[in-house]
Amino acid sequence: MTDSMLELYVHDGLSDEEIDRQKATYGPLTKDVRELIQLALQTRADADDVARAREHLAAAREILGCDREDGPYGTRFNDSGRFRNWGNAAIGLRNAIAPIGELHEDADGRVWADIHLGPIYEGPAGHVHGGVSALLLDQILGDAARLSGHPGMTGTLTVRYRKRTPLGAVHVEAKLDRVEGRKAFVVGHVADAEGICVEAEGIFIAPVWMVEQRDSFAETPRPE
Ligand SMILES: CCCCCCCC(=O)SCCNC(=O)CCNC(=O)[C@H](O)C(C)(C)COP(=O)(O)OP(=O)(O)OC[C@H]1O[C@@H](n2cnc3c(N)ncnc32)[C@H](O)[C@@H]1OP(=O)(O)O
Repeated sequence: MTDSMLELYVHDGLSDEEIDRQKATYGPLTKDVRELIQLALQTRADADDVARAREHLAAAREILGCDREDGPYGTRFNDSGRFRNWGNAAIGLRNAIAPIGELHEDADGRVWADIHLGPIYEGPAGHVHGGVSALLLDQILGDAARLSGHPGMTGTLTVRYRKRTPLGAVHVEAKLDRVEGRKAFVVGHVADAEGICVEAEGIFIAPVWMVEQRDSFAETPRPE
């Protein structure tokens, strides 16, 4: 593992109660900020009202910024094996731009999520940005590899956009296809109510350091 990844893979010794307390404190903040992001796009407030709202936002920034961490969140875990990737751009609990909420895993290894992609994820007019679909697929395919006991870094992600993906409700799912040495091949797709919009194959490669720790990674529960 590169030093920078090792430094951000931290046993922070938090109790389960403290983790729950942090979830209860920061989860709603993330939700508020997510709504603000959409409001910044959609508000019709006039200049005076925008100026007034910005004063409140400045006050909030001052309160939130007076005691803060620097840099990325990384991966944190505790003695009971609860892992937190709360900064993750696709699924992080404290990341207001992360579109994935709850992740599900079926007994047959299929990993899936139902997601609402609002207007802040727009690419072509009224439709999901292709990079956002790739983000969702990278995460879900990676989770399918990890939850099947073959965690790895994305080596290659091949994405085929079969039809446009409308903004709104989408379903994303993935499943391990096969394993060859340190490489896990995973397939998946993004679908709307009419069917598959984007399909993908990912090759997730376990670096040597990850293979050496495979047992502990394989037991990793889904990120909170
Ligand atoms: C726990 C973490 C979960 C994260 C999930 C979220 C998804 C992400 O965003 S991950 C971030 C994006 N990905 C990255 O930044 C990865 C950057 N790349 C790397 O770290 C390395 O190139 C890595 C780990 C992919 C491969 O490195 P390394 O282990 O040295 O590979 P190497 O020994 O050269 O090759 C091993 C095998 O993989 C193959 N291979 C190497 N690179 C690739 C690749 N990019 N694509 C496909 N196959 C590859 C080789 O041909 C070789 O195959 P074989 O065993 O059949 O000969």
